[in-house]
Amino acid sequence: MEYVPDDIVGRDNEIEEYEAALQPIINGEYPDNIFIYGKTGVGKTAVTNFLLNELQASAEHFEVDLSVITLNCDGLSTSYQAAISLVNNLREPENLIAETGHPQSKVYRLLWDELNKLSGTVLVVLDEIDHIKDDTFLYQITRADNNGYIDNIQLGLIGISNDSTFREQLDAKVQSSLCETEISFPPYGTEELQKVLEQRADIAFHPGALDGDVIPLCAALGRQDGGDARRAITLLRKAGDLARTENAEAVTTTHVERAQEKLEAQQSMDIMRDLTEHEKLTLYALITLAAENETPARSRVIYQRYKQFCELQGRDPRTARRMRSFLSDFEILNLTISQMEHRGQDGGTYREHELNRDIATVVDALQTIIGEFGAHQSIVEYLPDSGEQFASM
Ligand SMILES: Nc1ncnc2c1ncn2[C@@H]1O[C@H](COP(=O)(O)OP(=O)(O)OP(=O)(O)O)[C@@H](O)[C@H]1O
Repeated sequence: MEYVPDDIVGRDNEIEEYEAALQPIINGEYPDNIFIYGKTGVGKTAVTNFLLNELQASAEHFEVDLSVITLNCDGLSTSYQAAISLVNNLREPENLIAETGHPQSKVYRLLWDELNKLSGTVLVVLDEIDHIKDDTFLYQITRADNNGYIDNIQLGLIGISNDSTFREQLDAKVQSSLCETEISFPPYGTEELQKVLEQRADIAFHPGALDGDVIPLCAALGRQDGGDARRAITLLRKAGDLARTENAEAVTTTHVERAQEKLEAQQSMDIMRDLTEHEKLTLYALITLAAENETPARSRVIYQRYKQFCELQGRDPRTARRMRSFLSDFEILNLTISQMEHRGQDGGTYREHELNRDIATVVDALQTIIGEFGAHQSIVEYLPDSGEQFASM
């Protein structure tokens, strides 16, 4: 559970739009459905929670009958699971239904029964809504009133997503009803990140514990990394952790720089572990060349090595062209650096690639594929425990 700030800084426009969209509830009118979207860490959930608290306080003040039900859809990949989860969210803990084994029609009947037990305005908040991979649930719930399944309540939906393609993939009818009001949350700028960090620092650090340049640097790096407040907060916290382990008097920009390096290393580790098998094999081919001091290497050379690895294991290699596209993706992901070289007289060009991470880190991330395909002699020294548990190629 993430900390919910009492006060939201740097999101004034979004808050204004959001408040306007929620206003009908306080007027006793039928709520609009609201769709909130923006990249990760831009305050969608924090602002929503903050405004829902405000809304509940206003509802109490103006004696408006309002229930808010929040469902995080992480882990709910089907409509069936989402519907059951919502039913259970509405039921008492001793009355929950099993997560499997019901006919679909029964699940929706139970859902309408539960919703009809409520009165006034019911707001269902679906965070990470894009995790639900089919439309049925959203179709059913956005049509429930028109179809006469609910009669006692005014039902409003808030969907929150960080997947920019989610909305386009929805059935046209679902899209138009879910997205009656859309509010986009852009990435944070440096100034806004600075405000978020200052607010966090007031809570997490003693006065004077941060050198003056620390927050501006975290904000600038956070901006470069996509304007994600979560990441900027993590960077500040990690810099603090480093300073603390060293018993340093204050957190300095050097701590921030080192924390940033660690975060980047962790991030590229996660990226490498998530690559597909043939992407991993391409990277594996490149590290063996790097270990032999043969990099920067031409795509052609990397392809030869990659093909050799595939053939040794009786796998069909991807085409050279496909493998080159892996290499360009690696560059975008910052795992490699590539450069265009010019061939002497004929004026042709070719690309050369080299690693942008140290060999040991990549070997560590690729351990599974190395275990499966065998250890090439060039990288044996980089394997843990001198590679005893790895078969050689
Ligand atoms: N404007 C803000 N003021 C204070 N804290 C903020 C602000 N925006 C974000 N944060 C903090 O940054 C972190 C990430 O924010 P939040 O969870 O709202 O992002 P999100 O857009 O919902 O991201 P995701 O799509 O990954 O769920 C949280 O710890 C939140 O408290």
